Amino acid sequence: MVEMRKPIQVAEAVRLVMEHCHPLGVETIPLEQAYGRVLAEPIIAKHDVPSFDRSPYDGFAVRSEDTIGASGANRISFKVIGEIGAGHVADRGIGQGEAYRIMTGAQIPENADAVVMLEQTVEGENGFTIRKPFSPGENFSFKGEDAQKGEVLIEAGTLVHPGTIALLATFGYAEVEVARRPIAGILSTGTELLDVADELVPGKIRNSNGPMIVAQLTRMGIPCKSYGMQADQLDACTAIVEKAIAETDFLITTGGVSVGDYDYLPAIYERLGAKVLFNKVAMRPGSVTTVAVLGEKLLFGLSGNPSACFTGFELFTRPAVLNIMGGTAPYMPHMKAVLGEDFTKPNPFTRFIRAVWEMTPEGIIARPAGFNKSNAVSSIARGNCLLVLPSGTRGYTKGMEVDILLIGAEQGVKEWVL
Ligand SMILES: Nc1nc2c(c(=O)[nH]1)N[C@H]1C(S)=C(S)[C@@H](COP(=O)(O)OP(=O)(O)OC[C@H]3O[C@@H](n4cnc5c(N)ncnc54)[C@H](O)[C@@H]3O)O[C@H]1N2
Ligand code: MOO
Ligand SMILES: [Mg+2]
Repeated sequence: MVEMRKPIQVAEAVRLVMEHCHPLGVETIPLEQAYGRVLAEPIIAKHDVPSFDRSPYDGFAVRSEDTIGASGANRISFKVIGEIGAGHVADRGIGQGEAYRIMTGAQIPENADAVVMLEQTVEGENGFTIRKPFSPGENFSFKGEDAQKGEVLIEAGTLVHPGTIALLATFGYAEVEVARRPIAGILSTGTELLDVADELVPGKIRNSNGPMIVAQLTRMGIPCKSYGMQADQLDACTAIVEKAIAETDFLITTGGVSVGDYDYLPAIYERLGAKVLFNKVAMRPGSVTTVAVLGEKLLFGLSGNPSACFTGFELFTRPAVLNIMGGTAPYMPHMKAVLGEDFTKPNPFTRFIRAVWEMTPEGIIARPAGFNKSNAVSSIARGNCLLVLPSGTRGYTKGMEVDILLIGAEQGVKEWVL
């Protein structure tokens, strides 16, 4: 009997996957390894930044009150009593009519409350002259102007990027508490699959999904264990899936999830006692995307068709993995774009079209990246976004406003909006 699958909406599928994510706890790692990880603790300013008043320019530290009345016709002169390079501090404070030569980043000496830029001075006897008054705090970098001690600067659950690393380094975090990162298992199923280095032979294709998924995980900094390729044989496939689940935190398989005679993933889930969350999503490509859970582990049964496989990963696997890692902004960022081509045929399923967005004088335009069936591989290579065409009874025409999901963005968003 032909199995009839009931499609669920994409938002519902995303919700189900996210509901079944289990964080793996916390670990402490060296700062140099923290890029791409998720903070398990907030960054709270341990001290003011900057931690002392400092000069933002190369010039002279002065008392602003000594500059009152300076003009072109009435140049005021200052006596230079010493020099302060960055990293040094003055021996003493300044008195009336005195100045320190000071460099960018150096601590302001006592009593000084303004800095005269080098370019604003003319050399004079024992020092320099100025032709304008300076107000208190002029050309001055104040202690705590960037961050104040005790301030919560970054929330726990935030992805660490190079700017976060700079902030952590500023506060002396040689080690950082981050969420543990899951290890992914990857298995490509299909009797038709050849290795990348193999010559083509009749009826066979090279495995492109396996290396693609490794790269999608690598882009997220997720370590993976590859279980290679497996021909469509139920017993052998079950054994390798079981082994992979035991050795990893979640498993991605590609292929074998539809209703073909050799699509064995549904039978494997059943044999292993995994609970299938869904096996049909109202989307194209990727309608056969199946997600199951076994214990606390997610099993992503991505479609064998390359575009469907890619899309299934971006929509479901990526946010789930970020959630497991404690990330609080796991979804692809999105924006509005003008549709660059007609899609007049209505579709009962929401379409995610591999597309290229670009900024033009007419605004952001998104155009399909080429052949866009679910078996397409060329358009995945060209696309930089997924163009979203919601299901319905009408088509879409060039010039309409549409949503696009950005691929490869380091920072995600907190809400699933589609
Ligand atoms: N009667 C029906 N047939 C199909 C349905 C359906 O609902 N009823 N769904 C179609 C849709 S939609 C898709 S998508 C595919 C999904 O198929 P599977 O996920 O079961 O994947 P396979 O059958 O194993 O392979 C599909 C396709 O992809 C190629 N493939 C597989 N693995 C790889 C790989 N690692 N690298 C590159 N290409 C791969 C494979 O050779 C097939 O051409 O089912 C439709 N059929
Ligand atoms: O799952 Mo299929 O990709 O909808 O074409
Ligand atoms: Mg199939």
